[in-house]
Amino acid sequence: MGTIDKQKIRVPGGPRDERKHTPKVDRRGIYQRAIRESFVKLDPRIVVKNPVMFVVWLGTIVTFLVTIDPNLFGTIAADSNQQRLLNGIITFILFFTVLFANFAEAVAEGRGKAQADALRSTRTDTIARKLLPNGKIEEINSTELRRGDLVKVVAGDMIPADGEVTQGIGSVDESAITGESAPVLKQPGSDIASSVTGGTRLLSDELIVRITSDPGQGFIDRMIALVEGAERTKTPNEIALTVLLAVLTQVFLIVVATVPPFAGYIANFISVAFGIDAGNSLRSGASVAILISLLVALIPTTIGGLLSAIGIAGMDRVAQFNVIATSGRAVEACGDVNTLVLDKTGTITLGNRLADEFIPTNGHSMQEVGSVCLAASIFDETPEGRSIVRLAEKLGAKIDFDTSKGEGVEFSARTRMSGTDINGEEYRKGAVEAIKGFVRSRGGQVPAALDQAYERVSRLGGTPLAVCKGNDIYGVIYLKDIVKPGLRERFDQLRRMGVKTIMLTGDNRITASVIAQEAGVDDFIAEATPEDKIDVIRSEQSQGKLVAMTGDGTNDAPALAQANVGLAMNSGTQAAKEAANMVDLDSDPTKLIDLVTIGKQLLITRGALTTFSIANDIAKYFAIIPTIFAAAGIGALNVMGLKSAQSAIVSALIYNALIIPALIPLALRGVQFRPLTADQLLQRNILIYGVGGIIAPFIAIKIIDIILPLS
Ligand SMILES: Nc1ncnc2c1ncn2[C@@H]1O[C@H](COP(=O)(O)OP(=O)(O)OP(=O)(O)O)[C@@H](O)[C@H]1O
Ligand SMILES: [K+]
Ligand SMILES: [Mg+2]
Repeated sequence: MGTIDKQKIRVPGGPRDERKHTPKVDRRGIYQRAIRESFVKLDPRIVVKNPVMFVVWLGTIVTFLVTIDPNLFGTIAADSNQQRLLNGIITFILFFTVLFANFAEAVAEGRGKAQADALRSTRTDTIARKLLPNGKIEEINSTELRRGDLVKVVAGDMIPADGEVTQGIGSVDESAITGESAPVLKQPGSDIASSVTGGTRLLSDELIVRITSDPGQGFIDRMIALVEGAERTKTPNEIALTVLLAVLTQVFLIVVATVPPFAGYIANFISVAFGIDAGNSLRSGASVAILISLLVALIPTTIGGLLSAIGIAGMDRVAQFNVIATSGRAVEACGDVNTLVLDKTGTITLGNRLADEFIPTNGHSMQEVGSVCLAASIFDETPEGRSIVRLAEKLGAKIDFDTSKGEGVEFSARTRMSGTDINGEEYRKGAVEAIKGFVRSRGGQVPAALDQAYERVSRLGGTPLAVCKGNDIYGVIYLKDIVKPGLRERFDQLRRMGVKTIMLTGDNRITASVIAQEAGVDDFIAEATPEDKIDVIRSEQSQGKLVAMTGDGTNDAPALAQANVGLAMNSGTQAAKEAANMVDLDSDPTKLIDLVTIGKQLLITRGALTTFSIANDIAKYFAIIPTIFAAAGIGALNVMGLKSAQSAIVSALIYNALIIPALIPLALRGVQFRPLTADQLLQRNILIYGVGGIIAPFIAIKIIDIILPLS
């Protein structure tokens, strides 16, 4: 199981424990780098990926041209120096709009880049001691290692590449990847403790490691690519939103293109009806630079500028929780999850199930039961098995045979039993149903007292194990397990968000229902076989649900791959880690609950800022358009009392540019999150960000208009 202390549980709603990040990142460095990156990202080949910003960028070029030659697109009536100045101001603001959007993305990428650099520094080439078939050692560069090679690693060495320990036992400092300073014991055999990662350091003893990855494809290489965002492609949701924003941009392009003829029509109407010549001011109001400004003010630049930053920040927040997501899509999928499948032992309970009591049945004495328990567990290396041995020895149990002649029967989740074969005797312990079956198959009887003991243990939420010698049941072992504190509140939160939780366990129905009740999960499946895991996921998915699950074993790999969100434990097997789309470096299965929250927050932040952005654009439309017509003499239309059409437009543009950096912190941090259902959240968001988005521009534009020295 996990090498990390399972007792380390965060309290929901309480302050988050400060997670140690692998590499320490320096804030000032991130900003300096982001400023540089903002200019690099002005490259049209990069800007073109963001249609909204590309329009602004093209607009900047055109306004720059009319700054040089205001009469480029035909003579305009106004004083050309004054026009040049105005065009110059507009060019300047538009340029900064693009720059601010680039900055938002660059800041979001910053921490990942800094982390990647720090990780790269751990990946320096080392000398590997390759074991040759003749038993000799050849010293080669770690980059020359290939999958399948055997290497010897001695204390103080860097592990040269990812692999499995085949011989030896030693402690490894994995802080380079997990940030956890406590060394981890590595030894061959067990799935979990045998995998080592290139770039970590062996602290003691010697290991023989079979290399499992080719150069450049190790865990750290993959981590670098991920945190750096090199593999970041737009998620399907982001693509859909980008298309929507592009369509909106086109709509506004048409709206703006129709302004000059429309304005001309009004001008004619006014001069005919009132005898006022409004033509000049309207035509200057509709100069190319003004039209571009109007367009930029109206298209959804706010969300266009912040969209990718929001996505990157989501991945980054996951990384801050010490979870590596293979894609932005995986993080988003967390936000859409409807069903959470959790296993009981170690996820919902603390998982260090310890033997607490032996309950004799069938008229056997405590002494006898203790001896049979001991005999049945002598080869059992599981924590449960070892705790049974400890309790039996404490009770003075002894075994009267030579253990070297015995043979262990290993526990498997399928048989749900384990034991020892010796001197023609079969000692077994396991799930009560499994032992009943075993005893019957050997022609034995099941005593009625067994069910009483079994029910008593189960009602306490413990795991009962029946023990037998051949066809004679001796009694029940009470394995005590404790529900992790604070889980009930977290499941309540999930329920309020519309997420259903299902507990899966190999344990019996009574124990399962007691723990399910205590932890507050919505549903449970008892006596589950490994196949049941994947079946539960499939059946939920067939109802159109998105499912998340955690796992660490090789037999979890298919289910991890089948789930929409599969979170593998770093302490788990390579197969599990490869099948999953997320890996938790702390190996804490309850983190899945945090991931769902982070995913939801990402989706909500994007929704909220999209609402805000579009509401802003609509408000700007109603703030600016009337002033343009008011310039034509219809003063009543200038309800906001702005100084002039030009001042109105420049004010709107300034607001439009500044709102991007102003919202960067919100985009990165995420909007305030409450556990509510999708519908409630939508209503709340429309209220706050929609109404707020309508009001904010009116106030801000009015203030800027007052400050601006434009007439
Ligand atoms: N070392 C062991 N020897 C014999 N029987 C065991 C041992 N460990 C567990 N069992 C029995 O096998 C059952 C199934 O174990 P399994 O690991 O599949 O599920 P679990 O640990 O109870 O639940 P979960 O799936 O939540 O981890 C257990 O409920 C217990 O009755
Ligand atoms: K805009
Ligand atoms: Mg288990």
